[in-house]
Amino acid sequence: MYALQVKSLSKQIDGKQILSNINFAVPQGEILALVGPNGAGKTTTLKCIMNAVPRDSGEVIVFDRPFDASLKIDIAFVTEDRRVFDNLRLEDYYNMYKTLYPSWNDQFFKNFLSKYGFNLGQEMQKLSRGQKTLVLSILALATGAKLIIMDEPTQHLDPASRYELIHLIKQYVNEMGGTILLSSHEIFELEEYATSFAIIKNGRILYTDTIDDAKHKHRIVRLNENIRNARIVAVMEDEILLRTQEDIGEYPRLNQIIVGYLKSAEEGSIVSDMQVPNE
Ligand SMILES: Nc1ncnc2c1ncn2[C@@H]1O[C@H](COP(=O)(O)OP(=O)(O)OP(=O)(O)O)[C@@H](O)[C@H]1O
Repeated sequence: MYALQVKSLSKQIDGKQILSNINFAVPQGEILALVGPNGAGKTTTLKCIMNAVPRDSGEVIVFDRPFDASLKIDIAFVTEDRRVFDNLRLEDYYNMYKTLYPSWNDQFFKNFLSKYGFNLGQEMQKLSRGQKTLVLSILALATGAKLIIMDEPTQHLDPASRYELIHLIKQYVNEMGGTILLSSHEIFELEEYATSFAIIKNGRILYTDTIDDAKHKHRIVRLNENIRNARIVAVMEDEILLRTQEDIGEYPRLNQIIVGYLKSAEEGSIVSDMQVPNE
């Protein structure tokens, strides 16, 4: 079962096509990472899912139901701007979230406060950008919502906080059966915790899959290696990313797949069908 399905989502802003026919799905109990360069359309996609920005066309299906406001108690959203209300304290946020979300996990939240030395009297707007990111992410995880959407949750975090948040994200999925859609630029660390990914560039999805399946469908070979029955995705320095299940080369790492697809899009051929003849 899918927690979230995004179907044929398109969006124009000021006459410019920002998203074009976006399709991807997040299976329940998994973590899907939306990756892509600055301005690719990650934040706009997440906002369109939550209806924070109205979509021009397409569908958003959450737990088999078309998205509507009544589903908001099942979804927690950490926005990219980390905007907080002026003059509200952490306690006000705590009370607000606790009231809004029926599955609120009080123990989890209180543990976090004591571990990181936060107190409920702190004014949210006076927290640093990293602290806001951490607090808003923890508030989202404490909601117990079935689906959490996080825009760059590890951005601005120090290494220890980043490690801790990734641990808590994994715990939320593995132990509580939650589902997460997040956006990230951290393509080297995603393999640690994401299970699926979607690569977006210029408002288009270039490739989406589970990480395991994507690795099985691709190989990295050296420039001088023979290539058979394979489509070249991209040539990267002295390596080639191939789409093939032939027993050649090595399985790629996730970051190689991501860089390969972004590079191929840059060069104007999403996936080349060219076959390199055997030498
Ligand atoms: N309110 C807006 N008005 C005009 N253009 C916008 C608006 N919001 C987004 N855009 C444009 O839409 C495109 C996608 O932006 P978006 O913020 O979704 O990208 P992103 O992938 O999240 O980027 P980043 O990684 O830098 O956060 C950009 O070209 C951006 O300038």
